[in-house]
Amino acid sequence: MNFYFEAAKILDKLDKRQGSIKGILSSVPEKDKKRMSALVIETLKYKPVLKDVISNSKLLKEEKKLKSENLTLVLVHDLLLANGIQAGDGPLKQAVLRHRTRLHSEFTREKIRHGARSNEELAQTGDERAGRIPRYVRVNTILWTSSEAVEYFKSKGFQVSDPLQNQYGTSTSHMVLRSNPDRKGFSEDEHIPNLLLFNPQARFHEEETYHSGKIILQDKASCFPATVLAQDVHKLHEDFIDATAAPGNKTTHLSALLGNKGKLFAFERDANRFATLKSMIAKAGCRNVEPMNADFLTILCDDQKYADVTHILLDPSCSGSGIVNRLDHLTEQDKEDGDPFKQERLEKLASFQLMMIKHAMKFPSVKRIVYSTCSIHPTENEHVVSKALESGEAKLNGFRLAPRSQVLPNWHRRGIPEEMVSDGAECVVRCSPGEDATNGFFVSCFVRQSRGESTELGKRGHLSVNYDTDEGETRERGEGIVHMEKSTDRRKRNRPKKKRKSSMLA
Ligand SMILES: C[S@@+](CC[C@H](N)C(=O)[O-])C[C@H]1O[C@@H](n2cnc3c(N)ncnc32)[C@H](O)[C@@H]1O
Repeated sequence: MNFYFEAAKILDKLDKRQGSIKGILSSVPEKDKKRMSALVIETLKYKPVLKDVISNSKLLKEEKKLKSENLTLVLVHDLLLANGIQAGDGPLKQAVLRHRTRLHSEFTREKIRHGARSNEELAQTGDERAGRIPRYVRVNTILWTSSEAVEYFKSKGFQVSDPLQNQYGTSTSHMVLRSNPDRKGFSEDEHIPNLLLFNPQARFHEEETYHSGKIILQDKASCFPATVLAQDVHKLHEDFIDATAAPGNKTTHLSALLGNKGKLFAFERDANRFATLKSMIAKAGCRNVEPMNADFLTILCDDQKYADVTHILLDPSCSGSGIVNRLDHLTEQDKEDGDPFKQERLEKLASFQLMMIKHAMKFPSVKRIVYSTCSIHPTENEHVVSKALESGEAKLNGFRLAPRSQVLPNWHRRGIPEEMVSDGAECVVRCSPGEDATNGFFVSCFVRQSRGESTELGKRGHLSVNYDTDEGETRERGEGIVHMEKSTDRRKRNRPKKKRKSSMLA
């Protein structure tokens, strides 16, 4: 019975928000971890149903010995959904078993009520959102081309068709996805080049192309930041920074967008995650990335090494509240927006995120900074961006928001206007979990303004600060990819020229 007591204690901690599921389970002794994780996660998945079953069977009312709701939940879980309660014949087990018939019939009633044929379908009723997100596969163009990838998947029996539709092309509902017998449809993404969409049930972890780094399993929204940052990719005389790089999805994407050329410094402060980053970079064949196990905030912006850094990707730690498949959606934690505990945590994250943006703005040659999160909370998104725009660093260095025309202009969902200063919401992008077939995500892009430049926002008298950059100007005027080297950047004029290694320009 001890095992069940321990499982109940973990559920108690989660109820009291004393940690995340992953965090709490990580402290379980190794020998019990697998079984304990399965019991806790499965109990959480079925919790709404199990609670109804327990309440309708009046188990807790009739058995006064069962004082803990969470203990009852894990015991009833194993009775109904596993191989029975794995414990000696103590009084608590007996208390549950006395109601075994009633519990089983209430459970069957719940299945009928939810229209579920199997237990798995019953568990998924609370998690339908995840089923509507395709399995995204980014073709790593460092190692092969998209056309080669498409031909390869065709040779593996996949057909170009809507991966979310069944063979009759009727519906994209969760039930239909699961009833689609072959799940072999795939297509190319309409917004992100070199991104393929497969059925959510498609599995690639055993695939040779996955192990060799030719494909990278990356959510569509997570491909937005590098796409926005590297839109002027032809400018090879410039260096890039990925300030918060591990595990390396966006680093490897950026590296590929740069054609595996130029220089991309990738910082990661956590040693374990840094090891993952290094192995991902190696697997993906990135030769233009210099990974560094360092805290970005400690990097001196006037270090000559970074004198040519013009672009910075900032995808810092966030609440992760947009991630549909993560375990925490199994708890109540995300649902309580008014919770002061949660708000305090968000505020802490937001001030760290703001600090990162302000630090990035201090690099003398930086012209473009993309800030992204996989959070749905305005506190970490629109509020952080608004504060960054109003900061001394933005004003001193002339940063404003890049106009919509430079930030995925064809993406429909923009920022929340009420949460943002002025009319900047149009300039940022949001993805809504469940509605956009992606995880929840936010992307913004700051650009340094040219002297005298009149921006889309500036023309209307907002967010405009007169400073130097050549970039926004050329793009806004529709001069496409032509790079105009200007001599008006004061910092560039004053600082000594750095010697470049020819290999980095190759
Ligand atoms: C959201 S994850 C980045 C995910 C990554 N961009 C990707 O797409 O694979 C944030 C990462 O930033 C790291 N990090 C947080 N603060 C940092 C800092 N000050 N300097 C460097 N890395 C930091 C965290 O350890 C974490 O690995």
